[in-house]
Amino acid sequence: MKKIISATQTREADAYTIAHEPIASIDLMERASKAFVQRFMIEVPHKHTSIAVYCGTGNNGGDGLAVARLLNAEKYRNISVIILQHSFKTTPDFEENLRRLKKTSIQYEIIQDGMEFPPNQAEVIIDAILGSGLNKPLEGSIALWVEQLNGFEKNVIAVDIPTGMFADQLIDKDAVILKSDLVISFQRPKLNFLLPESSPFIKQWEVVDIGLDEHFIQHCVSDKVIIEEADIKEIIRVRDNFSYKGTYGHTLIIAGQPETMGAALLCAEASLNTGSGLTTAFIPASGLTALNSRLPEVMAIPDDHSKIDWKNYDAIAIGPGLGKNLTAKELLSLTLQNFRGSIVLDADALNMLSDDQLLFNLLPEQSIITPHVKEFDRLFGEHFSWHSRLITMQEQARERDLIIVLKNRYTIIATPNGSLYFNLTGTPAMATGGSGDVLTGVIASLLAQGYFAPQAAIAGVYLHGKAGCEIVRRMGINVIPASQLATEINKVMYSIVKHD
Ligand SMILES: NC(=O)C1=CN([C@@H]2O[C@H](COP(=O)(O)OP(=O)(O)OC[C@H]3O[C@@H](n4cnc5c(N)ncnc54)[C@H](O)[C@@H]3O)[C@@H](O)[C@H]2O)[C@@H](O)CC1
Ligand SMILES: [K+]
Repeated sequence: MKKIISATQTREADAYTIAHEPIASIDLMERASKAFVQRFMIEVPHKHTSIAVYCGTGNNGGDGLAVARLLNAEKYRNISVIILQHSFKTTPDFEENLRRLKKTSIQYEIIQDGMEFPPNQAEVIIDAILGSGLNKPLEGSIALWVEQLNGFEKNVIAVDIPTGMFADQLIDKDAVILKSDLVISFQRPKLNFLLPESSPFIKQWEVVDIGLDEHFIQHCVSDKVIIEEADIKEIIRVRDNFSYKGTYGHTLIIAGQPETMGAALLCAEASLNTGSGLTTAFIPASGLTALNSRLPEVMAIPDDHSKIDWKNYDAIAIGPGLGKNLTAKELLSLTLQNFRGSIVLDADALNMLSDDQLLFNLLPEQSIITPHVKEFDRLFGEHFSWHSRLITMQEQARERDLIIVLKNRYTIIATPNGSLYFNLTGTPAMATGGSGDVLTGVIASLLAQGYFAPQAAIAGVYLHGKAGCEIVRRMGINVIPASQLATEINKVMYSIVKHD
């Protein structure tokens, strides 16, 4: 897991690295600028491209000056530098990089408050005006300049963070932020990159390593981490040589109505493909033919819930396509009262919980709920920002002893110990009906196999997203029909577990 750290902690990590590596501050800036340039050259390979580097007068601006010089050394021949002097404060590393720039052939101009902001013909703009030092929303001349730059509609590549965007504080609704096509960020993604509020301002972001002290960063106090593939390798076990179906548990899927049988099929198919020893689907009788023909491996209990022997199952997934009628409500209520194993609740099961607090209070400890944002707000009340959702997730996961999986481009998992896990796998191609039903089946199957609930949620979300990425990479498709996911997750699991 990689810790997500705040802007303040990043400054501390900078200072620690400078003191303990040790490395001079100016050399660390040079290293950061080199890392930026390496990635930039992949993005903008043509050396005759016209590039305008807009610099502030702090260390982000210092990076910009160093980047201009380094690109010049790489034979980019069409570089101009514009220094936006919104304040007369400069940092020593900015000053040193200005001295170094003056020794090159690069032209630069200084724009001060009240001066006209000249249009720019450059094809690419490098945004090095403000970085993680932002301490208040943009206003006055700097806000005007940024608005004018946004009006140019150029290809913008930001150094570390777009000018005007806080790294980890709430992005105000009318914040002025320089829109970027790519952000090349240092060492760690900023928290806001992972929340939808940053989306109007960032098309793509990438992180480059600038050699900050990783040991220091990993020891920072932070309740937010990024899931890595290595973590999943640690979680997922190889299937044992002498195992049989009984080794891997029995999942019961309670899902589907006659008109939403697809949800039940997708969920059951995911359970089957991610290793549950047995999978049974409780479905309407009208869905039997579909189930038997599409998933012959899956058993069924049609219609009659008195035939469910609750002690037969290790995990239950309930909700996909279930509806909210009286029968559905009775099924949910029976499950919560009778079942003693692990439960994943999704879709209509969540909507029923939102309508009935008493039912919600029946959720057993370590249950997993997998809401998307609307379901989340129905469950826990309307929220006006993702930062406030993060706080609610932490509180509710703690108080109710639940695992909350808030689905989004970067799905967030809250566990009862107060941690928030951010998952970076996945693709917008998965934002389509049925994708969530698959995730529910994956998590239930992992629970049935005996994985602890937080591990099942973390691994399930990662594998599900990774499968989507693999499909897009291999097939180059824009949208992934959810029915393609289950077998891909199966392959991803195989590639991730250690095979001797
Ligand atoms: N040694 C280091 O600390 C390193 C820093 N690096 C760069 O340094 C950046 C951070 O630099 P700084 O801390 O100097 O800060 P910035 O360059 O982001 O900002 C400069 C100054 O602008 C002022 N400011 C903040 N908000 C403002 C606003 N709304 N309107 C007008 N002025 C405002 C503040 O006084 C701030 O210190 C990082 O984003 C990164 O690009 C990298 O070079 C890596 C090493
Ligand atoms: K910037």
